[in-house]
Amino acid sequence: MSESILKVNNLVVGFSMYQPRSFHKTTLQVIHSLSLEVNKGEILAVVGSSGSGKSILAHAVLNLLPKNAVVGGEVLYKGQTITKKREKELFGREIAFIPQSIDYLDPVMKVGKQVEGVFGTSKRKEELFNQYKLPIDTSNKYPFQLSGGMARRILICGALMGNPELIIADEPTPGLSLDIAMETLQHFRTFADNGTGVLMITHDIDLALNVADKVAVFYAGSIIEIAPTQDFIKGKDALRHPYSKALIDALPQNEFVPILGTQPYAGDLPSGCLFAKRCKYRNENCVGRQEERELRGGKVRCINAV
Ligand SMILES: Nc1ncnc2c1ncn2[C@@H]1O[C@H](COP(=O)(O)OP(=O)(O)OP(=O)(O)O)[C@@H](O)[C@H]1O
Ligand code: NI
Repeated sequence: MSESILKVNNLVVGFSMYQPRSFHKTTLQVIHSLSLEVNKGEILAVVGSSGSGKSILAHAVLNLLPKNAVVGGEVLYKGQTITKKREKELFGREIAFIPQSIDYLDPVMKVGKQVEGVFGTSKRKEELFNQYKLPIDTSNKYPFQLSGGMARRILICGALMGNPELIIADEPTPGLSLDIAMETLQHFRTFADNGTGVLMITHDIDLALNVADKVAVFYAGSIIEIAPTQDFIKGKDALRHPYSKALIDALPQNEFVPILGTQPYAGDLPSGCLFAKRCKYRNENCVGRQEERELRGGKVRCINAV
């Protein structure tokens, strides 16, 4: 039995907001009873369309949600909830975060200092700069003096400064050249091979399949399938949910078939299957709520999946 490093149980996230032209507040629910697990030594890739809730998941785990967020469910790191006190000990040391936005860099602090942080050393920083092909004098620059790709590499170096046991990477590769993107993912693989757990959010399914052990597919705030990477490599017949199959068909090297229609808005979700409107296999079974169930070594939320 592999050892769990991160466990998310029935996570629910909503945002309390005023309705337009009204004094009434309502809650817009953007994550719906979401459960997943990252084990020691394992990379879980999270894929899914824009606005499906991937970053919200990362922010919920790291306690970074804004004040108007209403959160339910449970997040366990090594079997325990992360209290405010533990948060200080863990974040930036055992738990590393690579944010999606380069705006996380402090605009008025030289980047070398930001990479080293409180716990780092200049020796380790030089090692990482070397590996990520950043000239050493980058240290003395401010974020506005960097290209987007360099800023992204700075975020990666900062996160990998310590010896993290859990890495949460939210879209770590945009703006990077293909070799540096690949090297970054290989670097995550090396960490994982040494026991680190990695939650890697990405748009780039192709790249992710090179290193991930499992893939979770998000759709409109729910996980609709979790499957071993091998199933994604084998192709759509090995997958369980019609949306995952459609994602595979949409890859350039496959049939490049676009998925017609759009993901439903969080404030106007259908009561049954969230994907039904766009699904070519929909039938009368799809009107009811789709519970998550185990199927062929993975999990799926589709009553028709076999
Ligand atoms: N502070 C907020 N208040 C209200 N709604 C929010 C807030 N932050 C995010 N959302 C909504 O939550 C949903 C999920 O957003 P999230 O950023 O997690 O998407 P994502 O899957 O990371 O998308 P992308 O691939 O574009 O990064 C979106 O519909 C977004 O509009
Ligand atoms: Ni995001």
